[in-house]
Amino acid sequence: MAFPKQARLVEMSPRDGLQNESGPVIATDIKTGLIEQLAECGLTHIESASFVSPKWVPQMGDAAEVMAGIKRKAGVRYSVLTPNLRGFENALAAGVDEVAVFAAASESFSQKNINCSIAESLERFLPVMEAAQKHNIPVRGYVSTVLGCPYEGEIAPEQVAKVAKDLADMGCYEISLGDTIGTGTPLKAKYMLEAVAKYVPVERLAAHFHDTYGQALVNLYAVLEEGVAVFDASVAGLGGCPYAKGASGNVATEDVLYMLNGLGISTGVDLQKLVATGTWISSQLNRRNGSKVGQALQT
Ligand SMILES: CC(C)(COP(=O)([O-])OP(=O)([O-])OC[C@H]1O[C@@H](n2cnc3c(N)ncnc32)[C@H](O)[C@@H]1OP(=O)([O-])[O-])[C@@H](O)C(=O)NCCC(=O)NCCSC(=O)C[C@@](C)(O)CC(=O)[O-]
Repeated sequence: MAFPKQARLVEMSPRDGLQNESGPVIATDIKTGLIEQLAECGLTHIESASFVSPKWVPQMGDAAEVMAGIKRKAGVRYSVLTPNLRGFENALAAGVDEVAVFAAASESFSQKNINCSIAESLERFLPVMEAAQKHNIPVRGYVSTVLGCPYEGEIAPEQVAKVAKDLADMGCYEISLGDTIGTGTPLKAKYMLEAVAKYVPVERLAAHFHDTYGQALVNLYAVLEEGVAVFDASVAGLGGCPYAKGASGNVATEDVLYMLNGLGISTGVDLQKLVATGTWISSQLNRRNGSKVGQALQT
């Protein structure tokens, strides 16, 4: 199988990475410092914050201040999560480059995460899509629980494909497939991907794998073999999901980059700078660095 020559990394740490941090709300300048360092590493897509209810996710309550505080780098897309029109309007006012709507393949997870059914969530996204189109803001779509749900267990690949297709049909330019609790294994990942790719071209799919069971990198390799070339990852493996008990962070960006470098797939991201960023944020948060590569190359 011929691998792609290039892949795109979508950096999750400022949003998915920090949203679940326990303890006091992280200072805004640490968040903006992280985003600025990530941009200096060569990352061009940085999910920077969430315009969700601060009652639901207190760590993201300063999204507007974060967006206002970043010294923006040309060529970098700073995106945010928006669960509804109100979130979109706040994001637009903050000058974001891109937004993301997020649905789930599991009814129970949808209820726990955004307090509505899958069908209601899709309806709620329609006005977001309309407003985004009017303002020329690209919209990314997430499907959570694609390889397992903390409440329902196994999720049928056809169910994932259905939600992914709905999001693509409503205008999301890319669908990111989330193994929210990291229970997937490579063959499951491959079959899920094949089911989705029947409806959404693989060029429009991204892998968003969490590393709770240490499977994220090998699952990522399995979908890379299927033609996926966009990978969500979080420096130092930061993160988790507030509505998925026990979920650990996204696969570490350093680990993904090391693997892609080894495969001769270019990303434009500087590994040493990324390792330094992972070391810095881990020390700011007083947290163990969750990247194996980050630990090995730390100076
Ligand atoms: C969707 C809602 C708002 C529904 O929440 P709700 O309680 O059903 O809706 P509501 O309309 O009744 O609003 C509740 C309160 O939030 C306010 N509100 C309402 N909307 C907004 C907004 N946009 N910004 C700020 N405030 C907002 C609203 O005004 C109200 O305030 P109150 O009247 O009680 O003072 C809520 O459930 C929510 O915010 N959920 C967010 C959950 C979340 O962020 N989860 C983590 C991200 S998803 C994820 O991590 C998975 C992913 C993407 O990474 C992929 C993967 O790994 O699987």
